[in-house]
Amino acid sequence: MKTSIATVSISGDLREKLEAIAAAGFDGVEIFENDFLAFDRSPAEVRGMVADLGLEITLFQPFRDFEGLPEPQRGQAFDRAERKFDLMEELGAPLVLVCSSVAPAALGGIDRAAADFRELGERAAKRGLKVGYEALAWGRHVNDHRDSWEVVRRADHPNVGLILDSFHSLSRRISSDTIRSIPGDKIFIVQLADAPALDMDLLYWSRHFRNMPGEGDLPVVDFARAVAATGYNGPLSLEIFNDQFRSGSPRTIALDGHRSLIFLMDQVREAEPAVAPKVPALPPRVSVKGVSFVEFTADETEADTLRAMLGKLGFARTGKHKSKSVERFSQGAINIVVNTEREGLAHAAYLTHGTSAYAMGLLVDDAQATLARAKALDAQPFAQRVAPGELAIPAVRGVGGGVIYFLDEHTDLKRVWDVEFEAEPGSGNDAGLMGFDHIAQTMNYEEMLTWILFYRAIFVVDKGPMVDVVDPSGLVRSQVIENSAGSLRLTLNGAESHRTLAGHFIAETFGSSVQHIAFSSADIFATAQALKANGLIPLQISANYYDDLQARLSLDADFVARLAECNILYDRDAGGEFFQLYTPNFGEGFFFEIVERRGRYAGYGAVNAPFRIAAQKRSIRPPTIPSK
Ligand SMILES: O=C(O)c1ccc(O)c(O)c1
Ligand SMILES: [Mg+2]
Repeated sequence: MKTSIATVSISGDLREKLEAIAAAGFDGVEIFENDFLAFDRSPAEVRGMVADLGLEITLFQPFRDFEGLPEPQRGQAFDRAERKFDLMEELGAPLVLVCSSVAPAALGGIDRAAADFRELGERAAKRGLKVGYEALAWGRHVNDHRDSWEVVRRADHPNVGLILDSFHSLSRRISSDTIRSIPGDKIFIVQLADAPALDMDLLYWSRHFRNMPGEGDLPVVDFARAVAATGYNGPLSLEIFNDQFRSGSPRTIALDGHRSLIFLMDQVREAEPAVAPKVPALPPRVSVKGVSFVEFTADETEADTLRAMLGKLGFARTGKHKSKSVERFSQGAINIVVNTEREGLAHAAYLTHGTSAYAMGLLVDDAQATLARAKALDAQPFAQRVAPGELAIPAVRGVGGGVIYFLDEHTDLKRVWDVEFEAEPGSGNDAGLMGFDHIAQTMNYEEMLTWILFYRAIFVVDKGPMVDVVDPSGLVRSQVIENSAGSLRLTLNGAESHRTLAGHFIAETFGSSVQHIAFSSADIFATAQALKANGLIPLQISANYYDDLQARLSLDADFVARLAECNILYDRDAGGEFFQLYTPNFGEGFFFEIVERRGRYAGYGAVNAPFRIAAQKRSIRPPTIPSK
C-alpha cells in the first residue's frame, strides 16, 4: 500500500513541503497547482526534485469547472485542459483531479458530463495521461460520489476514473457502504481527511478545518474499509486543508500524516482481514493499566523545594537509586521520582525546561510489544546508558520531548524498584493520597492534534470533546484523553495566548510539558486536614465562588461552608460528585491537584477551571492596589 499526501497539507514553499514529505516516509505526493504556480522553478526542475527525494507524483490537482458547459465555454475548458496536460507531461504527473463544477454556467445532466469526460479521456489517452473525477460536497450539479461514479461509469473510458475524498462523502453523511460496489480499478486515487464535528458551511469546513485521519470525528475508518472492499490498490493520499497546518512545522505535520495513515491502515487490516491491502501487522493498541510513576528533573536547590512540597503532601522517601542521583517518593500507589543527575536526558530536560515532570512510566501488559507498536507508528525510541545490573526500560520520546517508559508485570521490569533502588524505610505524614487521577499536559494549541493522534494511535483511549476554558487573559482549549477503566487519564491543554496561565507556563518552561498532576483521595476532607497539619496552605478560592456554588446547585449551607473552609472546589454530574483541592504553584507555574470522585462522576471539573486559574494568577502576581 502506497502512501501519498497533497502539498496543500503542509506549510512552506514547494521545496520545503517536498522535503518534509520525503523525510516523513511518504511514497508519493499530490502537487497542488497553486503550490507549483507560487514556486520559482521550472516544471522539469520540480520533476527532478521530486525524483531526487525518492518521491513520485501521484496526482496533479485541481482542474476546476470543466464539465457541463455550453459553447463557447466548453471549447475553452478543453483548451485549458490541454495546457494543463502539457504541464503534467513536463512534471511527470500521470493523473489529474477534475473536481465537480461550481460554475454558474454549468448545465446539469449525467450524460452531458459523461460525454465531456469521454472526450477528455480521449485527449488524455493520446498523451498517456489519466483523468479522475471528484464530487465536491458543494458541487453545483454533482456533489455526491454516487453521481460522480455514474458519470465515470457512463463515460466508459479506460483513462477516466473516479476520485474519492473521504471529506466530501462523510461531511454529507453518505454511507460508506455505497462505495463497496464500485470496481476498485475504476477508482484512480483515494484522498483521505478527517475533520472535527462542526456545524458549518461545507466549503468553509473543508477549506479550514480538515485534519488527519484519527484527529477528528468523521468515520474515516469505515470509509477506508469500504475502499478496501472494492479491491482498490492505489495510493492512500492525505489532502488536508487546515489553517493551523499551513502555519505549523512542515516536518511535524508530515510526520503526523504518515502516522495517521499507518494507524488507519492498521485498523482497516484488523477490521477487513480478507480484503485489506497487505500491510505489516502491528501489535494491537495498548491498554494502559495504570501510571506507575512520574519523574521530575530538578537541580539540587529546586529539588529541595520539590522535596518539601512532596513532604507536605504526605509522601515519604522510599528509595535511593543505586548508581544515580535519583530518589523515589511514595504514597498509596503513587511513585514520584526526583532526578538530579548532571548528565543524560534528565539534565538536558532540566536545562531546557527547568524543574519539570519530564517522564512518566506506564504499566502495560507487554512493554516490548508496546515499544514495537509505538516504533511502527513513527515514535522515537529512547534508550540511555544502563549500568551493570540495571534494567533497560523500553521507552519512547513523547510529543513534547519528554519520555514515556513502559513497565509490565511479566518480565524483570516488575522488579524495577528493587533492582535499581536501595529501599529506605522512610515514613511520611500520609495524607491519604492513593493514586494518579490524571496528568495534565500543556502545549501550544497548534500542537494539540499531534498529541491527540500520538496517544490515540498507540493506546486504547478515547478523546473527549474540546472544552473552552476561560483564563482571565485568553482562552485555553482542553481535551481529555482517557480509557474506559480510568487507569489512564490525560488532560491536554492548548494555550492560544502566552498571557494565559498555560501560555505563561509554556513560555517560561520553553515548550510543552506536564503542568499539573492530580492525585486521588478517598476522603478529600480528611486529606485537607492532613495537609493542613503538614503545613500546606492550599490555593485560596474566592468567597464569590462559594456563594454562587450554593445558589447554582442548591447546596446545603453547612456543606458549602466546609468546602470554603478547606478551599475545595465542587462539581457534580448525573453520575456523581467531584471535589478538587490545589497546592500553590511552584517553579514556573507547576502545581498539584487532589481530587475525590464520588459515584461515577466522569468529568474533570471544567466548570471550576476559570475560578481556579484566576486564583492561581492572583497568587503569582498579587493585585496592585491603586494608590490614592
Ligand atoms: O476546496 C477545493 O476547492 C478542493 C479542491 C480539490 C480537492 O481535491 C478538494 O477535495 C477540494
Ligand atoms: Mg479532494
